[in-house]
Amino acid sequence: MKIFSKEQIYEGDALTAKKQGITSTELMERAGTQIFNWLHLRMQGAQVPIHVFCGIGNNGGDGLVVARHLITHGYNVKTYIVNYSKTRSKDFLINYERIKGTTKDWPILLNDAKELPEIDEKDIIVDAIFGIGLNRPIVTWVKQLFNHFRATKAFVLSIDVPSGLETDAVPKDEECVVNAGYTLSFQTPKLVFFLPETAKYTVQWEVLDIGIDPEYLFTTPTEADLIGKNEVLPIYKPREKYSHKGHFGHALVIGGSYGKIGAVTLASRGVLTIGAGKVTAYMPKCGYIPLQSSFPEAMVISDVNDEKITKIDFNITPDAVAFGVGAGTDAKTISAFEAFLKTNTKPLVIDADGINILAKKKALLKSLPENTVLTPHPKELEGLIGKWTDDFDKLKKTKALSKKYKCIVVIKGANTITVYGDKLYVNATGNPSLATAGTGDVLTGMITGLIAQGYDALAATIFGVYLHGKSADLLVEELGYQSFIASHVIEGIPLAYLDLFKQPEPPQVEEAGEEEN
Ligand SMILES: NC(=O)C1=CN([C@@H]2O[C@H](COP(=O)(O)OP(=O)(O)OC[C@H]3O[C@@H](n4cnc5c(N)ncnc54)[C@H](O)[C@@H]3O)[C@@H](O)[C@H]2O)[C@@H](O)CC1
Ligand SMILES: Nc1ncnc2c1ncn2[C@@H]1O[C@H](COP(=O)(O)OP(=O)(O)O)[C@@H](O)[C@H]1O
Ligand SMILES: [K+]
Repeated sequence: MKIFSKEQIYEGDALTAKKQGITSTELMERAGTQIFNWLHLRMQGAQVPIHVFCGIGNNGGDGLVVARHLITHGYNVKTYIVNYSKTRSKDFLINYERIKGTTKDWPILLNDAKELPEIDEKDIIVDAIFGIGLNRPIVTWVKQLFNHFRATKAFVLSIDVPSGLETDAVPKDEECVVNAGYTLSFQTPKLVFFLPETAKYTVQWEVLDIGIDPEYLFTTPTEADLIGKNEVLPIYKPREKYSHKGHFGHALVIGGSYGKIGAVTLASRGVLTIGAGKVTAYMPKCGYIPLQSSFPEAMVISDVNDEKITKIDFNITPDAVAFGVGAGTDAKTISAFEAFLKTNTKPLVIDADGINILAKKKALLKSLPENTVLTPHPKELEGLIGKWTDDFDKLKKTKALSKKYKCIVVIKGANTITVYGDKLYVNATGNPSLATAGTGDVLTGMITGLIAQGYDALAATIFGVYLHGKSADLLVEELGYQSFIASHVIEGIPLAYLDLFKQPEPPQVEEAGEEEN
């Protein structure tokens, strides 16, 4: 799913009105009606008090449409105008007149913090105060209104975005943003729903289709894409009947040091379980027996040294190489990696200490083959790009790194974002069960195993990150968040693959004449 910018949303709205021969007022009616339908379906006429807070722009206009439909359907509604500015949008005014023509309970004008209405914990707040048009700090009394919302503990349904949240900046003051329980966003999710510093403003979100021109949606390139099943299905390569292991590539995993042999084991298991034909682990001698006995499917080449990698020397021709998991940053390991980079021409995935080495010796970044995949967690990323001021600055700096060295950077976390040049691929799978040691090592193996099978590096990264998260999503239902460990990610890979082709279950329809009496 594409993630459009606010400029693109305005453009799409205007183009849609023009192409479909409708007014912006009609488009607002569609948008507000969608929100109403969503609420109506869930509330089925329940008389829970609903407080609809409307701003004075088009987000407020949407709120007025929702309030009008709620009133005409007999709901228990109070409508407020949050009068933070004297300016009013045209469609707000049209809908203001319409609601006044519908009910004797005209909207209540709120002008300052003395007028904060009483709201019970069991009531519902509809937040239509600011949408994507927010472009300057909000006045103090509106911040007090938002704090009032929080204090009531009532459920908040935000329209389009939680009010006060800009689409392209991290809020300077958390209290100036509404904390939404649910956000119904028009046509596209917003990038701020996925960044660690801004995702917290809405517990859940959903996109409502308001009929924006399909051609515009299809043909407009976006800075960011949300990666779910529909996006990865076209990447998947089916297997031919007469294929053999030679068709699925040979991956080499270089890493490990005394006490960190498990990292290489996990990555190597990731390589084969994602479907590569063969895997060889290159590790210090101390890893030979543990790996051979715990994972017999792998082949092992040992370093001359017992405890660390000192010389990367192998007589195989891998199709993809992973470097770094558990490797440490000993001077000899760094020299070995440096020497390896001078001659290596194979696709490369670098993780963990491999990234720490690059951070120490930035000159090495120039020796990476084009489209090398770097998979840093936030601390490792900081070593590469320096400190960032906020999540948007982090993305800017990561894009610069990706462009400068023509590499793919995977910013790991709750919503892993793969950065390639100026493009962002936001992963939709995964959950906090993955916050446990070794899951990153498995991911490294999965991406390397996909590249070895012939997926290009970007496709392998996007697909690998998706399957990694999906594995955890499927298994967490059985294992729970706390007891999930890195080996479980590997066990869930088959389920994640099978899930790609699962059809959604048809809705249960009660057959006529089978009612119980
Ligand atoms: N454009 C369209 O045709 C559609 C727009 N829709 C709604 O329109 C919203 C955007 O509407 P608007 O562009 O009117 O903007 P908003 O309703 O988000 O903002 C209201 C107005 O307040 C002003 N403003 C911004 N920050 C302020 C601040 N801190 N203090 C005081 N005033 C401030 C802005 O200049 C803007 O005109 C979307 O989020 C969506 O909810 C929907 O109705 C769908 C169709
Ligand atoms: N809260 C979370 N939600 C979703 N995914 C997470 C979460 N926390 C961590 N992860 C994922 O788990 C993996 C952790 O990788 P990393 O920090 O490198 O671990 P390790 O070095 O121990 O292998 C990454 O893929 C990351 O995206
Ligand atoms: K809003």
